[in-house]
Amino acid sequence: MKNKFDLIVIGAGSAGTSVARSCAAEGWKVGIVEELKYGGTCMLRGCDPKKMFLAVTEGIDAIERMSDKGLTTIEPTVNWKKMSEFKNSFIEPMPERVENSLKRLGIEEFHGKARFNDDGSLQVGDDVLESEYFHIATGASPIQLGIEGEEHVKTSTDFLDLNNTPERIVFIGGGFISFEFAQISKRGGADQVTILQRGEKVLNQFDADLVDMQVEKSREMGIDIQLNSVIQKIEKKEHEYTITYNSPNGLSHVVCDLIIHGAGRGANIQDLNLEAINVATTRKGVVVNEFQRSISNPKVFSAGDAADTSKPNLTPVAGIEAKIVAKNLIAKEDKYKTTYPAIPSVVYTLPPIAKVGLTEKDVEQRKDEVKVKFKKTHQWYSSVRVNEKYSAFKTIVDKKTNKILGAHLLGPGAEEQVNVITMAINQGLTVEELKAIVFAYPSYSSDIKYMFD
Ligand SMILES: Cc1cc2nc3c(=O)[nH]c(=O)nc-3n(C[C@H](O)[C@H](O)[C@H](O)COP(=O)(O)OP(=O)(O)OC[C@H]3O[C@@H](n4cnc5c(N)ncnc54)[C@H](O)[C@@H]3O)c2cc1C
Ligand SMILES: NC(=O)c1ccc[n+]([C@@H]2O[C@H](COP(=O)([O-])OP(=O)(O)OC[C@H]3O[C@@H](n4cnc5c(N)ncnc54)[C@H](O)[C@@H]3O)[C@@H](O)[C@H]2O)c1
Repeated sequence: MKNKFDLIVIGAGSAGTSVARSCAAEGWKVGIVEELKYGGTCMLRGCDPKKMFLAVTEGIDAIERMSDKGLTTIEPTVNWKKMSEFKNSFIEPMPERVENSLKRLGIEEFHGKARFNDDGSLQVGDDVLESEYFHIATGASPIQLGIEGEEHVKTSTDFLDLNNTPERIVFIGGGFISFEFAQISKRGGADQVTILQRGEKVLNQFDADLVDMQVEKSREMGIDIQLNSVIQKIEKKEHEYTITYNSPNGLSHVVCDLIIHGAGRGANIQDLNLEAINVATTRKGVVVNEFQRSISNPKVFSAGDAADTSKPNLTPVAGIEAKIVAKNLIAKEDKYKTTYPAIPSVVYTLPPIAKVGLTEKDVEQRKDEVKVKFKKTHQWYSSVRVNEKYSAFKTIVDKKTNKILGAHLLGPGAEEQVNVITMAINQGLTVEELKAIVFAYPSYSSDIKYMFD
């Protein structure tokens, strides 16, 4: 069957659905294609389900911190199956809700894997779709590792689908996924949790001093973090796996029941046959200009994890880019440029580690022009109150303007404090102006003023 549209969106996640909605609201004939359930990674396989797991394990963390401070409990444990049911109670109704909200706007939905035909039409199962414009919002998936036995490696989605506590689990890579999920595993009752990181540093985008503290905390919890570990091969014997890796101690092995990929994600564009519509790509995705339009085919736009932009693959970034796609499509010209405000980022460990703006490394070349303040805050009231040993901040301020250039936070409340500081940065507030804001006391936000001189 042949169908003709004004716009076809490929991918029903954060970067796709909002563009479909905006154009449909303008009276466009819009189609959207999704090969999995409608809703995308963040809602169904990423941010949201992960934080439901986190909510349960926060209980374990709180009990551990407060057990000799008056909180008496019987040995707390996580019932993984129930935790999984709790998570499913949130995500299961979502695809239908997303589909209904799209249908209400008259958007036609297609279920299946999209691939361009050589004549420029889009094939989805038996449907052939033609369109004036295409928006590629296909997201990202785990990169190939090029390791012997990599077929045994499972994904973050598999982890979120587990119904039972993993007993011996190894995470490949020392980034967001590995740290968040390793802590969930450990607090969830796993006996042996290992992170194998290829380089000498983990959580590379975050402040090194705070990361060192997070590593110490994770090791104290019993997570084995192996640095400079280059995996040679993965072998399966009956129900267990042996990973052989080169480490500073020589050839080493770890035996486990489950291996999870946390070694980075790359754009989902390989199977789209983008050559057929002359769309230039790199390893990082569709090459777009500052209007989110393909540099080689003006009828194609892209945003989110599928687009090769300079920004990290995060949900707020997908949202910013998608908004620009919709505005330029509706304007029918390149009218709106993508500009990124300061974007906060959080690793949802306990305690969380957060960042916004420049790092100390970014300002290395202009040390005389900036004020860097680093302080451990375990003795501050907010950390004492919840008995958190691991808490600290580093702030970077421009000496001349007294405006905030960057903030790095570890500790209880970091994920919310970073939002307040992001607001200050994006509003161009000086330190004095930020300090003049009144916050409820005692609260994590009320600590912010003491992070700046
Ligand atoms: C485990 C995990 C945790 C995360 N946690 C956070 C977090 O806490 N905070 C944060 O900001 N970010 C987080 N992220 C990143 C965030 O989820 C992504 O940046 C965001 O979802 C990207 O949105 P998107 O619309 O570009 O892609 P997606 O949401 O991935 O949507 C793309 C959709 O396209 C579909 N698709 C792909 N190819 C085709 C095809 N050929 N045909 C049809 N459909 C196709 C896919 O099935 C998918 O549903 C996390 C990611 C993961 C994996
Ligand atoms: N809280 C959040 O915002 C959040 C959470 C999860 C995922 N995400 C998004 O998803 C992306 C993917 O997450 P991720 O954790 O997979 O990647 P990541 O980019 O955060 O970290 C990957 C790490 O794996 C290491 N690595 C790569 N290949 C390796 C190998 N063969 N052996 C050992 N180590 C190896 C890298 O050096 C790097 O440190 C993130 O970059 C982020 O954009 C965000």
